[in-house]
Amino acid sequence: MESNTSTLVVPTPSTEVSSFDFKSLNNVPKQFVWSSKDLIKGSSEKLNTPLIDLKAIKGDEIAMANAAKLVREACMKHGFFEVTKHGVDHDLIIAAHREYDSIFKLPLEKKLSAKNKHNRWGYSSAHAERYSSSLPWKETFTFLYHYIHESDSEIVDLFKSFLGDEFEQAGLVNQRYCEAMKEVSMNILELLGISLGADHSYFQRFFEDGEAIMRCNHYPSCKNPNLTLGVGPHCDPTSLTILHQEQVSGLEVYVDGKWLPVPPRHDIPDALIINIGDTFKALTNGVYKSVLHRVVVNEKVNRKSLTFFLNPRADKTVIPPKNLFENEEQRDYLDFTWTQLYEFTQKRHRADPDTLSSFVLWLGTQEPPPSN
Ligand SMILES: C=C1C[C@]23C[C@H]1CC[C@H]2[C@]1(C)CCC[C@@](C)(C(=O)O)[C@H]1[C@@H]3C(=O)O
Ligand SMILES: O=C(O)CCC(=O)C(=O)O
Ligand SMILES: [Fe+2]
Repeated sequence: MESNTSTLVVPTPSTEVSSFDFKSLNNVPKQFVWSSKDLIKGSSEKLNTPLIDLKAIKGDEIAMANAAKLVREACMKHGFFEVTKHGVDHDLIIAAHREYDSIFKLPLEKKLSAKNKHNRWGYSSAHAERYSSSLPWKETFTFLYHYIHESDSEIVDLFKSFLGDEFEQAGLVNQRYCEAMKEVSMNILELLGISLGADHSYFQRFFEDGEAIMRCNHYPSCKNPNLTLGVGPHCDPTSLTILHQEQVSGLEVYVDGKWLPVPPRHDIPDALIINIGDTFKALTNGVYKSVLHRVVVNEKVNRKSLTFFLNPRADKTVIPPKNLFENEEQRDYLDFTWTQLYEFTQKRHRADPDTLSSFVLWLGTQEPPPSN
């Protein structure tokens, strides 16, 4: 997949390099150099994100209402807030990072073999199998987690098939981590429903049969960090992102013309960062923002983040709760499904600042599906 045009993209030409061994790189190859516009220096001012204590608001109507007010304010401005006392065990978070440390330490050849034939799940080195310029300075491990799943060993089986039986424990830890993320997401969806004046359970019901893209991002330290980015400027096309970052800065959000860091909370290392994505923006009929963010890298230390990208069931139509629009004329977006938007980002348009607007334009040119 190459540039962001609405023409069907062709796979990266075989002459291009399709992987990089970061620990052997003593400079920044040209494929990783981003435009000066994308590399504008971040501000020393930090993003002001409300921190919500999910345990304190559970079952307490007044505390829930106050938290909903803080969340509404943040989501109407930049779409980012943080949660603590979320119920995800500290040892599970530590174990997840430890398992990924062992995966990313593997020889590159072994890591590259850990992917399925569609190139979508498993390991990726800088997405070099998909793009040949503006490559992100990161390697990733990604898989799909179904909220409703027949087998409890789905994730374990994936890790064993991709990496071998010795990674059964990594699969178990990730299975438990995704189950914990699902619980957290249900509590956050209730809070978001209340913050939007919708039925408390609207979003919980909308996502109860959803799916999540679980990804660990590993951003190696970089000899010349001012030339490249761990992740380029983008809005998440997904619905809700639940992110745990190590105690290393890197995430920045674009607000009021400035790149504002969202640094790790050294006093609350288990804090989870929540951000609204494009699909949830459409689910709120544009009331909440899906905001541009990026990741900068540094010369000294590696950084990892665990990102859990929640999506509705792939074929479910994205429709806001009734209280957010009075008639069809007040709808900001055409009906669409997550499958349509996801495929758009994978086959036609590399997720960037303009994904949703480009998608809506493209959708308008497509034949409506036959009404069954
Ligand atoms: C649906 C998705 C596509 C990406 C992973 C999830 C949500 C975030 C998207 C992404 C991280 C946005 C920046 C560009 C991207 C290509 C990346 O750097 O990984 C995007 C992901 C992807 O297409 O794999
Ligand atoms: O690693 C981070 O802090 C953010 C990553 C991100 O924005 C993404 O993967 O979409
Ligand atoms: Fe993101």
